[in-house]
Amino acid sequence: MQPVLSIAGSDCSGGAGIQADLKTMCALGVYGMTVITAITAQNTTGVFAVTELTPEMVRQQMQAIFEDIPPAAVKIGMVSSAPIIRTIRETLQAYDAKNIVVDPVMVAKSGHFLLQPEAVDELRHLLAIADVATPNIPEAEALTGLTIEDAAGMEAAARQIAQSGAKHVLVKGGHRCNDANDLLFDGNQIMVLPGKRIDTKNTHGTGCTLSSAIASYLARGATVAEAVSQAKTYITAAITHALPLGQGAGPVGHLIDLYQKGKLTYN
Ligand SMILES: Nc1ncnc2c1ncn2[C@@H]1O[C@H](COP(=O)(O)OP(=O)(O)O)[C@@H](O)[C@H]1O
Ligand SMILES: Cc1ncc(COP(=O)(O)O)c(N)n1
Repeated sequence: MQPVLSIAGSDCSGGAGIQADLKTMCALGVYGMTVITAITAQNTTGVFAVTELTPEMVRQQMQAIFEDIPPAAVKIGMVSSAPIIRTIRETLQAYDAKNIVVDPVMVAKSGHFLLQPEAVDELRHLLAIADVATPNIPEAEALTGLTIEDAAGMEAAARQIAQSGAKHVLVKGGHRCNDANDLLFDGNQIMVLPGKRIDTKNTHGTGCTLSSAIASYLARGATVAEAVSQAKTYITAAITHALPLGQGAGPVGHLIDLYQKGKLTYN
């Protein structure tokens, strides 16, 4: 079983962050490990408090993992401050980490800022070592200064983010209202991952689930194009089976039983 690491924040309500990542990894048959960057008090209606861990504690968690069980892929999610982001980048580089997926989480679905505004520059440096970067439309706009209104805007942003060094850029279309097409740029070509918009308010954790699915498929040996396309299939099924839990945006479903019963396959 391939080990996969999630470096992210804890969502106590279980829909996003570390908790979504572990559920995804479990469903996709890889061995999940975690480095917690921050603890949030949140639920389906909002984020109420955030306490960061120290950069030193983040470094020590990473060291404990890389010295013992080097991950086949690493996914990075919420990393709220510049010193923590710098520590993560330096430690990933020191251990020559493979298959790095960076989800540049900035704002929760509920509107709460999860990234300090002064940390955006440091996040750009982290994106430079990513094998795959997965910004949503507002994040791609914040990273590039562009306004994205259509597929051409998504492509322009993907090209600009790739210039900073990310080998592949997936601009996610979940924030567009007509479809849910995502766009992958590999530094050379554009690939569209078609998606039909599913009419649901229960989309808490979509980005976390997608990026950890990409990392899981990479760890299982897929190419980036294969991993992104398999992860798109997974997130679409997870949104289709989203759970009407809580009073706000409920969490996506994780389909573990369907995989175990063989009703869904891993690729
Ligand atoms: N209502 C929806 N119907 C179908 N796919 C969706 C929907 N909302 C999001 N997605 C898909 O979920 C994935 C995560 O996208 P998005 O929600 O934009 O990310 P984030 O959680 O970072 O904001 C993408 O593949 C996107 O196309
Ligand atoms: C700890 C943590 N990480 C990431 C998200 C973003 O997820 P979403 O965009 O679905 O709110 C979140 N709400 N909490």
